[in-house]
Amino acid sequence: MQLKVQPIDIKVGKFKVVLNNLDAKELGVNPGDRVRIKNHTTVTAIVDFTEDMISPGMIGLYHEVQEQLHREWTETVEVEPAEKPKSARIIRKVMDQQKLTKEEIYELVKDITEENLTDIEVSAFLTASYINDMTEEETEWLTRAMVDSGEKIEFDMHPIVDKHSIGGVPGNKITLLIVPIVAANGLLIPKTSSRAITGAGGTADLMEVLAPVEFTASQIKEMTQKVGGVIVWGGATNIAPADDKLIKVEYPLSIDPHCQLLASIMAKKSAVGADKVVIDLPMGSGTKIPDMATGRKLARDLMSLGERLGMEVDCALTYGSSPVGRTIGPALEVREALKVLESMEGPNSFIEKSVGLAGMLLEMGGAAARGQGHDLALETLQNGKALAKFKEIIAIQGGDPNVTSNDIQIGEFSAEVKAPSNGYIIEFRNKRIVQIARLAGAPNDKGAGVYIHRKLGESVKQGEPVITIYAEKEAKLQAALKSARQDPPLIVEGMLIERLTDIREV
Ligand SMILES: O=P(O)(O)OC[C@H]1O[C@H](OP(=O)(O)O)[C@H](O)[C@@H]1O
Ligand SMILES: Nc1ccnc(=O)[nH]1
Repeated sequence: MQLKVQPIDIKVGKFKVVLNNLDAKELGVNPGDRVRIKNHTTVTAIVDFTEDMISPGMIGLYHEVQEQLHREWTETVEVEPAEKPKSARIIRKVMDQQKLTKEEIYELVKDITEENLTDIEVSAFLTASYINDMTEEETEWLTRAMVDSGEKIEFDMHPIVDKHSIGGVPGNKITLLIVPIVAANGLLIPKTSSRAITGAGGTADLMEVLAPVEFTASQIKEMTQKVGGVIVWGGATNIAPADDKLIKVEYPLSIDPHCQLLASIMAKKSAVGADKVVIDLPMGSGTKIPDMATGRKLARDLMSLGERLGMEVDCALTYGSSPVGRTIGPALEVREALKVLESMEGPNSFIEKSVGLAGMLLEMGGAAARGQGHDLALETLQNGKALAKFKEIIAIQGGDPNVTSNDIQIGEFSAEVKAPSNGYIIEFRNKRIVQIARLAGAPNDKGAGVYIHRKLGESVKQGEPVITIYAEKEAKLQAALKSARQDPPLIVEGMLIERLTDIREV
């Protein structure tokens, strides 16, 4: 079918076109199907329908397709139905619990990387692999396919050390302390992080409060060689490019399938050439690891995958039943981290966890003797060397190295949630606190989040604040506050959890 081109100057991140319902019917395609668009070059694109945006006889070409065709809008193109990519069938195999071959996994990762799949198809893949986990072998191929589909960094100096958290505990801002501590002791740590996946602020979201986080692989290499470390967003690089495309679909689903978590983390570590890696596995109710047995199994999987990829991996099972420190949300977390770097002022849970993991890396990288890592890490924080190094990192990434904790802008709208009775905090719900922070606008609104006045086991008096919610927009604050009141993120001993009076609301 010949159709007249109507350019739509919007970038949608995929090869996509819009057809009028009538033409689509005649071509026999449905939304999400593919069409081949022929001109001097041929492009296969995902179809969308419209009744009125595009007239019959026309085809709307989004920016990516136009670029690929290099044509003027007045020209016509030949449009014909096309097969779905092979990966659609491969995803079906994952749903049917069939094992994938290495070639199939490489094909799938290629289609994810090249944006040949619809979000529905990617979401089906993630949901299916969440339910039917991949085997160890498949997970290794998934990881290797992710590494091979992007750029790799090769440093001349070794060892390269690295750190990653599997996420799942709110407020886990420890990377902001660990990277400068480790780099201040002469080790190279090219840290790539993702944005929030199941949380309200990933490390990339946090670092962005202080400096740009989008760099190429060669810039990461150069900056790391100059100052010893960086904290950048993995999704902006061409390192393991499929990773961020998967994370974008995981985020709204708030899921992180086991095989994907392994591949996502280990592909990023392998691609930056890491030799020695520490992985933080927060464990406890409301995290990604409900119990010790699951934690040990995941640790084994991470270590074994590391071994096959040529990396030494140590795992730290850490306490995750309640948040790390007292803040959740980018700006609040950055302020808390800067205060510790500036004056050691801050919650012990946060300092101890950071120092413990940094110590492991210092030992693995040979900067500290066995058993001495913790003390060296603590000393590096106390003597200001970590702060000085962090300023160098901020500066090299293009931020203001003179920034202090007092300069960090927190959302101007805030509200306290108060204790309804006297008592101890007997339950802390990680998932609720994340939902509230997200309703308040985090992680996209950097100033949004939650400050926790009372943590698990701490006592509170009736009327005292238990949390303060911060937001950049009044409406978001109200939405978060309403949610916090209806279903509290923490329970005070003896408190009435919910009063039920209307049978229709139960
Ligand atoms: O949103 P959830 O799933 O909690 O966790 C995701 C976070 O965990 C990892 O942290 P880091 O980069 O090792 O500090 C990721 O990079 C990301 O920042
Ligand atoms: N799936 C993931 C969990 C944590 N960090 C990542 O980068 N990826």
